[in-house]
Amino acid sequence: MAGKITKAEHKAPKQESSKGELKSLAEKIKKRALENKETSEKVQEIPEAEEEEGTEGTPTDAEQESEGAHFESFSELNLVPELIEACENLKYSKPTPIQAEAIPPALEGKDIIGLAQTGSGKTAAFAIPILNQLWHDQEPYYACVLAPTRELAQQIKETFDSLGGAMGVRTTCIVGGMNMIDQARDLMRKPHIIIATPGRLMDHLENTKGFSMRKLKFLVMDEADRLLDMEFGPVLDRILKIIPTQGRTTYLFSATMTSKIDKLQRASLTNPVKCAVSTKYQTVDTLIQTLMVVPGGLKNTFLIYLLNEFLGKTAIVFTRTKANAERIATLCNLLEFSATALHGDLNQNQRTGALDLFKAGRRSILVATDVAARGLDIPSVDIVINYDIPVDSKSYIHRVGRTARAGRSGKSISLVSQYDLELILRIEDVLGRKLPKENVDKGVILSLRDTVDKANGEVVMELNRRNKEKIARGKGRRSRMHSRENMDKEEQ
Ligand SMILES: Nc1ncnc2c1ncn2[C@@H]1O[C@H](COP(=O)(O)OP(=O)(O)OP(=O)(O)O)[C@@H](O)[C@H]1O
Repeated sequence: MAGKITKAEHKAPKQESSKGELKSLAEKIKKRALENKETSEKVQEIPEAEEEEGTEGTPTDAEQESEGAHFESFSELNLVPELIEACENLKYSKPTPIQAEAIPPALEGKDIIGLAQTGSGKTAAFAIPILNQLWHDQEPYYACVLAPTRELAQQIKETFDSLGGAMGVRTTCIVGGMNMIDQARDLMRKPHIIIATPGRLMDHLENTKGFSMRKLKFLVMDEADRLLDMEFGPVLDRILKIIPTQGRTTYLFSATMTSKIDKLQRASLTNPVKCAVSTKYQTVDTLIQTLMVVPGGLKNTFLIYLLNEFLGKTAIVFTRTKANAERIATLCNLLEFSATALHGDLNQNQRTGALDLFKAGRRSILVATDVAARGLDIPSVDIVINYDIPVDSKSYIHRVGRTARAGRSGKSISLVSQYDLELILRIEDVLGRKLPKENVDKGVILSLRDTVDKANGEVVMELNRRNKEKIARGKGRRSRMHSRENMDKEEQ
C-alpha cells in the first residue's frame, strides 16, 4: 500500500492509486458538488470553529507614504544606453515607484534604504545603479548582493544578467548546497557581481585562496530585515568586518521594515537616503486576501476542496514545517493535483528541480516552507494558500506577495484553525483591517472528508517508511557533511 505513493517531484501528475475511490478525484469532486447542490439542506452541518471577533487593527509605526519622484521612461534617469536598451528589451516601459525613488539618489552615490511592496521591482531598483556605475569602472569583485535563500540569489543573478548582458557583465552565484571547488573556480574568473547567501560567502572568504572583497564598491542586502535576524546576524557581522566600509556604497531593500534595519544603518550605512514607497506591512491593492475558518481535523479536506475550486490555476501552498510540505505535496499528487515540494530538507538539485517544474508549469502547485516566502518572482502564481498560518506577521506579507506581482491580480487564502486565531488577529492588526471570510460549500467538504483522510493516512505511512530508510542510509554520511552544511544557514 505505502509503496504506491511516489515522490512528488519525480512523478508525472497523473498517478495511479490502487484505491479506486482515489482515482479521478477532481472529476468526482465536481460531480459530488453538483449532487450536493440538490441536497444541500439535508447535509450534516460542519461544526463551526470557535470564532473570535477581531479588532480593526491599525498599522503600527506606519511610514508616511513618500511623494515619489515621477519618471515616464528610463531614458530620463541618465543611464548608460546599454541599460536603457536592456530595460526596453525586458518590457520595462517606465520605472516603478521604488525605482523612480531610489535610482536617482543611488546614481549620486548615496546609500539607500529601499522599502516597497512585494513585486514592485526592487531588484532592478538596486541592480540598475550598480550596473550603471560598473559601466564606468569595470572592476572585478565590484558588488556583492546578499540574499537569504539560494533560490532568491539565483533569481537576482538572472536579473543582473538580463540587465547587464549587453554590457558584458560577469556574475556568479555563490550559495550553499553547491560544489565549493566549482564556485572557487568561478570566483577566480573575477566576476563583477557576486550574488550570495551569507554562510557560503563567508566560507569562501575564509577558505578560497585569492578571493577577497577588499575592493568591494557596493554591498546590497536584499530582504535586509531577514538577513539581520538572529539566524543570519552572526555570519553577517563576520562578513561586514572583512569587507571595507570606506568607499563602499550600501543598499538595504525589503518589503517589510524592522528596527533591525535601523541597527544596521548605525553599523555600516553612511547618511542613507530612505526611499519608502509603501507603509509598513503594506500589501498591493491588486491582491485579494481572505481566510477560511477550519474546524478541527478538517484542514487537509479544506485544502483539497480549495485546490479543486481553483483547478487549472497555479498555487503556492505554504506550510510551517518541512515535514508538512512533503506530506501535503505527496497528498496532492496522490489525489491527482500536480504538486511539488520545496523545503530545506531537499538537496539543492531537488530544490532547483522542484522550482523549475513549477516555473515551467509542469506542476501547478508548489508546496513550500518559508524558504519560498521571500523574493521569488513567478508571474504565473494565481493563488497563495496559507495551509499553516505563519507565526511571524512579516512572513505573511512576503508569502502572500508571491502573487499579484508587477501590477497583476492575485488571491491569498489563509486556513485558520482554532489554534491560529491569535496569529491571524496579529496579522490583521498589522494589515490594519480584517480579512473577509471565504464562502465554502460545506456539502462538498463533507463528501470529501473520508477520501482525503484515507489518502492522508497512506501518505503518512509512506513518509514514515521513507524517513526510516533515510535515517538508516544517512548514519555514516552525516558527520562528514555536517560542518560545511552548518554554514548554510538558509537551509534551516
Ligand atoms: N519598470 C518595470 N516595469 C515592468 N515590470 C518591472 C519593472 N521593474 C521590474 N519589473 C518586474 O516586476 C517583477 C517583480 O520585481 P521584483 O522581483 O524585483 O520585485 P520585488 O519588489 O523585489 O519583490 P519582493 O519584495 O517580493 O522581493 C519582476 O518580474 C520584474 O521583471
